[in-house]
Amino acid sequence: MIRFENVSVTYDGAYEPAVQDIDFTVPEGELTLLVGPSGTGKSTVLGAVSGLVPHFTGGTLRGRVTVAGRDTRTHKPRELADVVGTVGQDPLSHFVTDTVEDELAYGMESLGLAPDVMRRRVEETLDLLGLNELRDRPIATLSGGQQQRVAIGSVLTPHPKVLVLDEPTSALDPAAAEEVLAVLQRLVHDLGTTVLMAEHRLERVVHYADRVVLLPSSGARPVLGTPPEVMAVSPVYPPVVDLGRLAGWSPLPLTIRDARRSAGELRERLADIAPVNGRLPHGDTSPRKDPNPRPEVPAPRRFLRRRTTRTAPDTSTPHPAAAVTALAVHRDRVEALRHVELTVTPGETVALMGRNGAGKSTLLAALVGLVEPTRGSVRVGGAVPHRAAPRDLVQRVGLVPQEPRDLLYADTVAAECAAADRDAGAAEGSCRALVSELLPGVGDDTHPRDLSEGQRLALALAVVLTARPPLLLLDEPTRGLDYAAKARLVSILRALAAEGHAIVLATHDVELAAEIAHRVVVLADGEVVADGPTADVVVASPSFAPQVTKVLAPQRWLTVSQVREALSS
Ligand SMILES: Nc1ncnc2c1ncn2[C@@H]1O[C@H](COP(=O)(O)OP(=O)(O)OP(=O)(O)O)[C@@H](O)[C@H]1O
Ligand SMILES: Nc1ncnc2c1ncn2[C@@H]1O[C@H](COP(=O)(O)OP(=O)(O)OP(=O)(O)O)[C@@H](O)[C@H]1O
Repeated sequence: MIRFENVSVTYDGAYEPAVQDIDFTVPEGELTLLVGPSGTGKSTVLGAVSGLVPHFTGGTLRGRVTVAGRDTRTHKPRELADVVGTVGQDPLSHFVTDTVEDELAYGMESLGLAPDVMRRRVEETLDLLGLNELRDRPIATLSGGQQQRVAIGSVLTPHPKVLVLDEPTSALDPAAAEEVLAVLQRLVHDLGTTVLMAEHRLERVVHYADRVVLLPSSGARPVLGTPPEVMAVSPVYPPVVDLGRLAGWSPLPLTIRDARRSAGELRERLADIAPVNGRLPHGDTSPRKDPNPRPEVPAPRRFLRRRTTRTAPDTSTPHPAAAVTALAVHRDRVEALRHVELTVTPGETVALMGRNGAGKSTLLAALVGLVEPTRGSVRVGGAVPHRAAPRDLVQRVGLVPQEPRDLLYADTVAAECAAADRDAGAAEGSCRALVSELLPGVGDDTHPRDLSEGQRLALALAVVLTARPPLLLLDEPTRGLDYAAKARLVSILRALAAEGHAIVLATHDVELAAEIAHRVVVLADGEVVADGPTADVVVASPSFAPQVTKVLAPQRWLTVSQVREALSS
């Protein structure tokens, strides 16, 4: 259905091709996963299928890409629209209409489908993706995950034969991601739809794939195979594979179920050194052995125990890094937050979790003064963010927004970094060094617009980290980042926390939360419904438990690095 014949793409002004020697076929009715480190050309390959590369991006495509027999170099994206549906990494830039319902209908209207067919499919898709309540909402007022669901819905309604999806679950909460992937699998199995999908969070997707195409490094020839074949050699792999490699399991497990079948012996080895209840991730000094483990509390009770399990504030400092009291925020007619209480102390890392639209970004926006409380109060280092002068506020708090583009203004990476150094009063080269530390290979002269998703996020993170604000806010800080870059980000954030910076991150990445957060706060419908040490909150939740926790339950391990450390000590 999709065929790449010896394809290379060189962007204008680039010295090297972004991808080369791409030669593979995606058969009809299969789900093929495209994986590889950040910036190795996954979006470029996807763009070549939908025709966006090179028609919209510029650059030179050599070789041949055909979709359902049509050459994408001689057919413009418009002429492929009846066959290919595309969801890009930035849905907002692709929306054409203003409201959810109109957007779902737009693709069908362009293809001239009958009104009754359009009506039926819009209703079906609203149900399928849980969008019914949002049907009349202006798209611009939706949360990031709600927008991503609309973007996916809008390409499903015309029933294309081929779906090309670039990180389609990156903004989705874990349950929504599973729902969307189940829908895609049904289309593949029942309708013979062909899906080519790039994704970094392999723990979510790898077991859905029929085949995997790995781009191991920039310009390298792709490696093709079944998921187990490719995972055995891939530089990017999910925690369950990491655990399997560590324990020497063969065949390597791809699912929790497979891993649990092999995990008996590992559980025995770990039994004597099982982490204590509520043990903090990496860097914690709490004792390893717990001679009297606390009896397991049934999940619902533990969930409600939030007020008693909270970390005690650091009373040695005059102000907490952030203090939120009885906060309510209304956005248009939506009550985005209500009765929110939150105190963050210096040196603490808090993960905000919760389903799409729960209010996480709104809470971060309130902490940085972008939205005003309707009721209640917000203090950051003693200041009231929405009333503070910008110059004063940047000394106290920095936000990496969900869309890193919103933070980047300059024409080149070098200029962006120079401005960040100047604004922060940091030594020349500080920001640039952080970019390279997070993600090697980002060119100085590249326009931020032309960076890959992960590269752009690395730049935005570096810009904010350069200022080293006492309170650091990160909204979904791992979109587009490969596992190695994520691990480097974790080290940087841990070092900042150890120096007393407070960090609040809104994330759906349960693996990241398990790795770094001292505390998890779960929001639902604008309210805090759980607040406690990471292990207590995530172990209790089937949605937020990381893979290692699920594999090694009832022991309370969170990450592969914890297990590795325990085995080597
Ligand atoms: N329009 C463009 N103009 C110039 N260079 C580009 C353009 N788009 C991408 N690139 C470069 O091509 C390389 C591959 O980018 P691409 O977005 O395909 O990577 P990716 O594997 O999808 O990355 P990520 O995992 O971060 O999304 C990167 O070095 C990027 O800077
Ligand atoms: N500008 C706005 N106008 C009206 N409603 C808004 C606006 N921005 C967000 N909302 C609504 O407020 C609620 C909370 O949105 P928010 O972006 O804080 O959620 P979130 O937890 O960050 O979601 P996600 O995980 O999808 O990013 C949602 O119902 C959203 O639709």
